Amino acid sequence: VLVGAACLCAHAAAEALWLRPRRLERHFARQGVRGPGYSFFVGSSIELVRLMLDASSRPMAPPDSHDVLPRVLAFYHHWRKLYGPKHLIWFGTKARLTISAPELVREVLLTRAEHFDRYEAHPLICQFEGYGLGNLRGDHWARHRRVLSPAFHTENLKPLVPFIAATMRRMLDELAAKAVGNGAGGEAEVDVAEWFQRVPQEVITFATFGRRNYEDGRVVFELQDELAGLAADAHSKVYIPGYRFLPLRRNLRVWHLVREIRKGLAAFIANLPKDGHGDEQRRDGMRDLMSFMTPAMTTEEIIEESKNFFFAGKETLVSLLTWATVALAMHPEWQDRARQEVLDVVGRDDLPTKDHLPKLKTVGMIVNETLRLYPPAVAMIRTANRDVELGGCVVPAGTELLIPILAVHHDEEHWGADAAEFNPARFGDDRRPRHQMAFMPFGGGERVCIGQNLALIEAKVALAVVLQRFAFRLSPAYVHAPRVLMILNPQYGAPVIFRPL
Ligand code: HEM
Repeated sequence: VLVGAACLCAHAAAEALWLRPRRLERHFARQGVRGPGYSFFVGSSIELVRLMLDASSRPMAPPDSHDVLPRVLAFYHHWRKLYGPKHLIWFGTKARLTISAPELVREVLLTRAEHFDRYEAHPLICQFEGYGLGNLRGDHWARHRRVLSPAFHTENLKPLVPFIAATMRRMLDELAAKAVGNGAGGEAEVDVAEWFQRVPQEVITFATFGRRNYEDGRVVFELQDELAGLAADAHSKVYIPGYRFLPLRRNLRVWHLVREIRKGLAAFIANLPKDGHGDEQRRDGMRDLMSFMTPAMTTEEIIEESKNFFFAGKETLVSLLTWATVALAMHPEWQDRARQEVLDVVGRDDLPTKDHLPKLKTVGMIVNETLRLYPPAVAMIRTANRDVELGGCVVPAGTELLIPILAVHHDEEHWGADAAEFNPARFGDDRRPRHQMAFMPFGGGERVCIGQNLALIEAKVALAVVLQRFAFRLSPAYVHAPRVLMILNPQYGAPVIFRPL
């Protein structure tokens, strides 16, 4: 019996670690799809990590270039040159097919989306992100999406505009005081990648829990902030199965944070007023997320959704605001043009209102161009849930598909010879990308980002208020080095010098 069991185990291991990957490799090769070869157990991960580390060891050259693909997705850039845009990569024993042709992306996300599931993230990442919308599937996902969608309609979000503007004004008052305190010349330097954290943190807390509960919510989210750092750290290291269960100092801290966040949110939800919750928002014409979730979800589900919003809506927005500020500091002509528009539409002293937003066209174009060149989410992953034909190639069930958003956004075929230039004019009124799916910073199809309206409102208001009150340029200490650590961020921070106007 023992010999029999040992033989079965050995066969299963050989099948998983060698025979199946080799079969798949041959299957794709017969269809003309190649890539870095499969190596026992590690796939192409070691070469991938080497390419990424090598790229991130050098800053951008030239230093103000927006041609960031070779640095940010170094492995994709390298293997695309060798094997073409559709190639096969091995993440351990998992086969990942890269697809970047917009018509194929369209099939995967929109027209044949039922054949492709959203990728299942690593358990530590799920624990941190929360088992909310982003990590749910099937009927469970559909029910939550139905409950939450109305909360993210532009009409429900517009009352947030004065809150965002007032948050920005407070931050800018502090910045102005710092500039004055610095004496002659009156300038202040801040790392905007840190400084902007406060905007989405305050906005999401407010949008989720409402005005009265803001302080309690913030305490919980500060704990999650620390967990984010630990999760990003784990994400950047080689995954060792079972490691997260070992009682090591780092893991103990993670467990403590997870427990505290859960406890805090549970107590907080239990203490919400049973009636009248969200009244203050309703007076402004807005309902907070809690008032949508409470009647339709269990406490456990609400906790997971709250964690998910905080993750999905914070780092992405900080990334967008950071890169937009860096781009405007690099291109003072666009900074001046956008400022002039803000002064014409909003004036010098007033704060932007919901009625101003559609008129801030240049600011909107700058936001889009930033999302094109520096998409906070640089890639999406799907898994084929059955054998499926895609672009003349049979993709076996279980194969993962990597959609490199950043590469599509930088492709000269869709954006012309100046694809690597910062040119917001390409998003002018009468201009569109050559293909609908050539611009997809928020994904597409039924799993398109639920928070995109909120993100665009936040970004426009925040940038408008900064432009209205400050001129800014890059600090001499700034090193242009975009890299991805879950989200696209500046490797050495983004120090910017602000001068009050
Ligand atoms: C610039 C800001 C943002 C960017 C670039 C962004 C990007 C994305 C992308 C690309 C996806 C699709 C992922 C996939 O299909 O695999 C997504 C999904 C999602 N986003 Fe965002 N996002 C942003 C802001 C926000 C905000 C502010 C929130 C909420 C507060 C949010 C909540 C979500 C959620 C819950 C999902 C999952 C939706 C689902 O699967 O039904 N995002 N986001």
